[in-house]
Amino acid sequence: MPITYDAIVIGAGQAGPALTARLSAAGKKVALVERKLLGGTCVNVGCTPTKAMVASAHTAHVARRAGEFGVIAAAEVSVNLQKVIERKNQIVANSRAGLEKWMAGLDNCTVYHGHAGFESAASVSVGDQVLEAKQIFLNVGARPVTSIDGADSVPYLTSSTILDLDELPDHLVVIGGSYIGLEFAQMFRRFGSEVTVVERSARLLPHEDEDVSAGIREILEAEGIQIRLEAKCLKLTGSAGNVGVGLDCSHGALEIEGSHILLAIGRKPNTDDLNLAAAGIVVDEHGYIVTDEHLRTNVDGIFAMGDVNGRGAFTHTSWNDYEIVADNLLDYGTRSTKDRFPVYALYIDPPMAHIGMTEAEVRKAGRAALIGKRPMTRVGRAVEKGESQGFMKVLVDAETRQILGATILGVGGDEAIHCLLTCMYSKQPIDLIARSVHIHPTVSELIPTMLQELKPLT
Ligand SMILES: Cc1cc2nc3c(=O)[nH]c(=O)nc-3n(C[C@H](O)[C@H](O)[C@H](O)COP(=O)(O)OP(=O)(O)OC[C@H]3O[C@@H](n4cnc5c(N)ncnc54)[C@H](O)[C@@H]3O)c2cc1C
Ligand SMILES: NC(=O)c1ccc[n+]([C@@H]2O[C@H](COP(=O)([O-])OP(=O)(O)OC[C@H]3O[C@@H](n4cnc5c(N)ncnc54)[C@H](O)[C@@H]3O)[C@@H](O)[C@H]2O)c1
Repeated sequence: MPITYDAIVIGAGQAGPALTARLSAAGKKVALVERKLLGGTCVNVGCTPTKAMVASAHTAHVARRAGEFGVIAAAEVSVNLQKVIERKNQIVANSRAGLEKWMAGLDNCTVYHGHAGFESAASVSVGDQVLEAKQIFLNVGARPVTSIDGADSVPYLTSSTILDLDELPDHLVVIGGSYIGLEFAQMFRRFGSEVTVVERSARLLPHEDEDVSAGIREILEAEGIQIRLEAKCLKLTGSAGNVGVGLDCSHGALEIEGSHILLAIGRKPNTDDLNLAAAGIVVDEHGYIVTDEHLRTNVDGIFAMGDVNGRGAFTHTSWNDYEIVADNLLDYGTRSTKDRFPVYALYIDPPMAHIGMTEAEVRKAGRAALIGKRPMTRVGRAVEKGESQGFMKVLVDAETRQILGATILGVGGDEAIHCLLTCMYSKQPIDLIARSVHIHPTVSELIPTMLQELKPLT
């Protein structure tokens, strides 16, 4: 006999638990189904563990530079990877425990631990139980892509398995020069590994502006990271402890040898094992569930939130998806994905934060625009901290004087960019920031100065 609920939430990532709590508070009987760990990617194998380990890597880097600041460090700096991982595990465990306690305390909510698959548009099976509901919310996330020549016989790491290494790689070969690859590349270089990044595009982070890619390359190469671009026809070779990567299509092509390989070549949605056909849910050519701007799928009563709908691959976009669904269903509001624009940060050190359009996108759109750019060497706070790599850049609509996009590659950029972000959301002209007094000495205080020196984008 099926067990009947008002709502079933599949996947306990960023959106699922929060929506479960809202539904429960609204008096609904809810089932939350999770096949692995509450908290999903971000809490267990994504943002939280990586940013905890980035903090360890930053500490090692600062300790190595101690002499530059007049501080005498007694011995050569080295990293105890096991301690780094223990610290990371503790932070992750605390975060997950908080979530588990929250879900366990909800009224009318049952948490099922198991894999859910559709039986029909109104029912799912979990093990040998069948649950039915008029509303079903999918928050099943994504997983690493591992399809590359040789991956069936050569050992490799993913963004999940690298988090639990018990010894430092002698030479880590990172395949993919984007968000995941670059954060791990710098982290392991700072832990003490030799690191090579292999990217098939002509530059790192191919979706960012060319000056951003170049700035990031400079930062990474200055720390001794080797970078190989335009690496086509990759093939993994070798065996555990002695792995290689063939780099181009011609016979006898160059190889890179290393002790470990990290595959960071993208992620794919967890939709292939949901039996979506039984519910008639439509996916696109990459397997992402197709939704409208209110996150409704083509099937009445079924919604998809987070990475699985292909409308963002970030914790904040998944959380915003939850807010949109809750607003429309429970508060009778009108929030939609149309209200948001791209915002994200890459957590190398210094970080790169971006909002809105890139310079290349503004140029392509043919908009009359103004541009402002300032190197971090002309940001007093960055110089005083001894962290003056990078730059800040803003694109402004020439007519409305509203911000079209901005990037800060530099110390504190992930925080400082939020004043530009708020100005964009409030659709205010940049004069609002340009004329407001900022606190000295901060990275943010140079944003008004940059805005006062805009030039036409030619
Ligand atoms: C290494 C790494 C670092 C990252 N760093 C950042 C960062 O700094 N900032 C940022 O914004 N984003 C970051 N991200 C991305 C971020 O983690 C995700 O965008 C975020 O977790 C949103 O995920 P989600 O809510 O869509 O689902 P997820 O968190 O992926 O959760 C989906 C859950 O569904 C479960 N599930 C799947 N299928 C089923 C099924 N059939 N039945 C039951 N359960 C199922 C899974 O087990 C999982 O727990 C990072 C990702 C990675 C991999
Ligand atoms: N700081 C953050 O917010 C953060 C951090 C990590 C991950 N994430 C999320 O995770 C998602 C996935 O990240 P990702 O870096 O794995 O994927 P990605 O899709 O951003 O980048 C994959 C990279 O691998 C390259 N590539 C693909 N196939 C290749 C091949 N065969 N050989 C060589 N290079 C190849 C691509 O050109 C690309 O540069 C991101 O889109 C992001 O949303 C976010």
